[in-house]
Amino acid sequence: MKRVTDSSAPTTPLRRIAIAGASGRMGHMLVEAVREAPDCRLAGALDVAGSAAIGSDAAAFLGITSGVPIVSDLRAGLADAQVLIDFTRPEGTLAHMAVCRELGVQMVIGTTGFSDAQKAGIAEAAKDIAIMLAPNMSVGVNVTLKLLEMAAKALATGYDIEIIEAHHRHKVDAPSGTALKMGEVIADALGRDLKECAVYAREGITGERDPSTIGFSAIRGGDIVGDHTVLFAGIGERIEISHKSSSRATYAQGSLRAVRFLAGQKAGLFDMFDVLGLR
Ligand SMILES: NC(=O)C1=CN([C@@H]2O[C@H](COP(=O)(O)OP(=O)(O)OC[C@H]3O[C@@H](n4cnc5c(N)ncnc54)[C@H](OP(=O)(O)O)[C@@H]3O)[C@@H](O)[C@H]2O)C=CC1
Ligand SMILES: O=C(O)C1=N[C@H](C(=O)O)C[C@H](O)C1
Repeated sequence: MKRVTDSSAPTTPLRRIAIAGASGRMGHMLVEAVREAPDCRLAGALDVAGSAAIGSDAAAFLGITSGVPIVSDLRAGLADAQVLIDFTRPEGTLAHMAVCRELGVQMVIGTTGFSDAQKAGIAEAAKDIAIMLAPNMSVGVNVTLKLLEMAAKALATGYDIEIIEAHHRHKVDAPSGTALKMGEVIADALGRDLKECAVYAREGITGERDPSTIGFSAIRGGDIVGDHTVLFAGIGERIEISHKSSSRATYAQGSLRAVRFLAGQKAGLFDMFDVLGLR
């Protein structure tokens, strides 16, 4: 299979990276991407206690030996790492973050589904360590967010806004973190509060559509990597802005760009707009 690599990757300095959720879908993509990047070294691999992967080599799924075992002891897994890339679950990420904060290990967080209180906890930890948090690491999605900002301002009246996302059958959170971020970007551009205008479900006699709302629809099925469409529906026309991921490699490459960006940071909370210079 052809690999997606970032040709802008510098050859120095070497970044020592630990991966949380190392046996998960994103964990596998990240182990492979780190091993293929000349400026990165796999320095640790974590998974949840009780996982069948504990004790096995992090690259065993590739049919090779990396010399890095998957462990559940956070201190052991982080001992040699400068940065942890974490695509797990909110409760796991927060437990990892407490130890990263203690050890001065930076974090790239791709996990989605955080509550507002959990996000506030991440912002607090970022006073001590550098953290990059984004619900989607792909360049294309982040450019799409910029396009949405512009479209929302230009289509502020007369267009009903609906966000439709589709993901694989294993996804546990809905709407996706990306769909929620799209909603936030659009609501901000329109001077609305997403908490007040989001509609997450419709059933029965719903009444006519309130034009101030932003609707969300989530589809789950098969192996869909991640599709997002924002529909601006007016009278006599519809505009659709879509992004479709066909491989998780794009998220892994975005994560490595974030790792390189963090190399120059002492502390602070960043997102992919900072990494990609889109702010
Ligand atoms: N920001 C982005 O660009 C992207 C974000 N994501 C997000 O990343 C997350 C992971 O996605 P994906 O890789 O598909 O999921 P998987 O379920 O395939 O992988 C999750 C991994 O985390 C482990 N894990 C589960 N619970 C915990 C816990 N409490 N503590 C520590 N580790 C835990 C799992 O172990 P076990 O299998 O043993 O339970 C598994 O190894 C999701 O939140 C998803 O939305 C996904 C793709 C892109
Ligand atoms: O769980 C996934 O797979 C994905 N999750 C992220 C999200 O919730 O937005 C990013 C991407 O869509 C894939």
